[in-house]
Amino acid sequence: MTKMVEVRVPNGFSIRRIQKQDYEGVIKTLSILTTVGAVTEKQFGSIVEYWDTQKLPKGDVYKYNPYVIVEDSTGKVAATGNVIIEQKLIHECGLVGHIEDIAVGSEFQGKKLGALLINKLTEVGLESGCYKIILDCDPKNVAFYEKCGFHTAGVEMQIKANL
Ligand SMILES: CC(=O)SCCNC(=O)CCNC(=O)[C@H](O)C(C)(C)COP(=O)(O)OP(=O)(O)OC[C@H]1O[C@@H](n2cnc3c(N)ncnc32)[C@H](O)[C@@H]1OP(=O)(O)O
Repeated sequence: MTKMVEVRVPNGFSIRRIQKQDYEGVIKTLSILTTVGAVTEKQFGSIVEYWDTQKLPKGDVYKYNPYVIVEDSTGKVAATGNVIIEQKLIHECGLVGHIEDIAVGSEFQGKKLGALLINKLTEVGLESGCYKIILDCDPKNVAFYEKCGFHTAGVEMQIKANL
């Protein structure tokens, strides 16, 4: 049974899919999470277009679900994240949602926007038909995700390319 935490959009903020116009705000916000590198506005626009055209074989389901929370008065991107829906063979061609690249701008942290974003991405995944939603995170963020209704299951393992 999924225990999602109800979080309302606070007054003065909106949540929606990423658009090409979000270039600067998304890049700035993501750089809180990790190195973004030299991504041009053109590259960003092409990737947003790609995300908006990828649908799963069954039904009208987006594979990529990139979202932003925007401060209405300034148009600033306050938070960003994505839920990517994987088409599997197991579980009768089931779907799994992967929450990725979550970042809340430093000036917007502590206002429940992170929880709102996770709640929205989880809802998008479940409404798309996913039988589970998963994510990897740093141990220091476990308590945050627990407050969003997630629980620890398994261990992340990786091999990194020598780039
Ligand atoms: C799958 C991934 O992408 S993992 C990567 C996550 N991103 C990052 O680490 C980037 C830098 N950090 C951030 O962007 C933000 O600090 C986030 C996403 C971790 C949290 O976002 P915020 O908007 O600041 O958190 P929010 O205000 O929604 O907090 C909700 C609750 O979690 C708690 N919380 C938030 N962060 C943490 C934390 N690191 N540890 C413990 N509790 C936390 C809050 O105190 C709050 O608790 P309450 O409901 O009892 O008051």
